[in-house]
Amino acid sequence: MNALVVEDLTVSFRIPGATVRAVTGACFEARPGRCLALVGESGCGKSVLAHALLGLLPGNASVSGKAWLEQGDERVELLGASQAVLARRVRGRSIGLIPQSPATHLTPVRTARAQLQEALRELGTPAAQVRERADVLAERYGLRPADLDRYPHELSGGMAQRVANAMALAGDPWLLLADEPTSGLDRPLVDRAMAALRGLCDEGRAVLLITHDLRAAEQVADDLAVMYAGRLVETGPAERVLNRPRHPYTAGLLDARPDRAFVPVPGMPPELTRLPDGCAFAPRCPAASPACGEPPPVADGVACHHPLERPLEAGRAQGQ
Ligand SMILES: Nc1ncnc2c1ncn2[C@@H]1O[C@H](COP(=O)(O)OP(=O)(O)OP(=O)(O)O)[C@@H](O)[C@H]1O
Ligand code: NI
Repeated sequence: MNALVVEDLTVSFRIPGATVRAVTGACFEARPGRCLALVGESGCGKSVLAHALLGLLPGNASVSGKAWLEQGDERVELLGASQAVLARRVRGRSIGLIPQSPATHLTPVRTARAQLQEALRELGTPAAQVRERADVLAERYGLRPADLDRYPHELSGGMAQRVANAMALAGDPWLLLADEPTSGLDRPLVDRAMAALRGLCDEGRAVLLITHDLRAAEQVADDLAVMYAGRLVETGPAERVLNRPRHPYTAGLLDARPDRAFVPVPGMPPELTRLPDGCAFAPRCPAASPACGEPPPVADGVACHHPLERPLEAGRAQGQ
């Protein structure tokens, strides 16, 4: 069976006078038929993680770790792969990327059709079939073929999203990275986009959904990975993580939800240029102790010196 297995993915950027530690030691897996939601606040490293897998980081980035793409008998290590291999075998073919803010990602001076058809030609679609294939993809992803003849500024947010979906899926990738596919959409469109993503999973694709919208994640995710200051602080089955969070940051994120306590986590995330050696959440953590000055141990997907045991049951008992 196909799989993406990521081990200890670490990314930093050199900037004048400092190093931005955008991703630290990320470990996770993506498998066909499952949706993994990567959640975390703005700037915590979600998009950088996705771009690292596809070799899309700028020249000031250093990447370490391993990311094994396993498909049939083939095994490609993405972080060490050449741009030629990534372009020929990975991007668009094995892994599709729905980029953050698709409207700005599309070239403004060319129609959606011109851009989708170019993607199809790059994937090796015979010239005589390109136009028809673009129309089929448009209809499949909820657009009329005539919509493709619009320029990006003539597309609504929802339509630009569908064009981005069609482009990401043109090469029939088994793994889809969807980076904030719901930003700027109102609730009904979010619900539709999540239902569409779930459909792609149920067809047997693997989906990595990047979002800060916990409600959207809850709608589709089988598994959840919570990121804080570049580190995956908690990963596990979505149902368990959402109902019985074990990392104090996850518990704080859930309490911040409007449909729950609506109490934000006090304080601010740290600068990624000045991360402590120990737990980066400690200064904001109600459970912090002197032990948190050391790097957090990881057990059962939770990176914490003092994981919560059964916080929800305790909360419910108090409320009764
Ligand atoms: N080329 C770069 N050079 C230096 N720092 C960068 C570069 N690209 C990204 N960063 C930094 O890496 C960190 C992580 O950025 P990233 O875009 O992954 O955040 P994110 O979690 O996707 O946030 P958002 O939800 O706002 O999209 C940020 O602090 C960002 O400023
Ligand atoms: Ni992002």
